[in-house]
Amino acid sequence: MILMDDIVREGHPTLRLKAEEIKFPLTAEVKQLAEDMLQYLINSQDPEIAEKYQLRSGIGLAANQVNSLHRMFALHLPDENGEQLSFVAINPKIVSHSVESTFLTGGEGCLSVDRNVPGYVPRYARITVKFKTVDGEEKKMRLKGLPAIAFQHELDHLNGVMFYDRINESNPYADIPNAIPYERD
Ligand SMILES: CC(C)(C)[C@H](NC(=O)Nc1cc(F)cc(F)c1)C(=O)N(CC(=O)NO)CC1CCCC1
Ligand SMILES: [Zn+2]
Repeated sequence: MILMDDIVREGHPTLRLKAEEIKFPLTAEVKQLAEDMLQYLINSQDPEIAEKYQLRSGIGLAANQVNSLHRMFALHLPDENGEQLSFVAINPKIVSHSVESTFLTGGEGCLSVDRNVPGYVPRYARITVKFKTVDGEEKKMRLKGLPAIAFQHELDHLNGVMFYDRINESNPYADIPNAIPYERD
């Protein structure tokens, strides 16, 4: 089971490295890690388990954050229709994106960052993505809203990019051109 101690924090070198493509068929170890990453998110969103193990509730987790350079991340969050998105994306790619941008009006955080970093993080508003599932199936999805933002946040981790790398240094709340703000509830 992944616990908070397994999640590396900013300053750890692995957060700044590029994760490597995963070959299929998956080894038992990679399959287990993928499942453990998704299970962390599920556990962290269960009040009893989160309390018992002092887990920070998360909606996404990338392999770099558990000190692994396998190119995969887990997402577990509701989309705007209340549909539960819950999957591990292996070798994920953004194949196309909207011209419009979006950003979380409250800014972003990160399970690997134990401080508040204020400012808008520009993201594509809508993306078409491709990835493999743990069963080796090719998936193609169109995402918008929080799922789109989360997918981009996690994909950044696989490229050694942290959310604050994208905040305007001189003015963290500078207007983002062509952007539709995303108000979290
Ligand atoms: C770091 C933390 C604040 C815990 C963040 N959760 C989060 O943003 N939850 C959320 C946001 C909403 F807009 C509406 C809502 F219902 C719940 C998160 O899990 N991550 C995952 C992470 O650190 N992955 O590496 C950071 C988020 C920033 C943008 C999307 C993922
Ligand atoms: Zn993060």
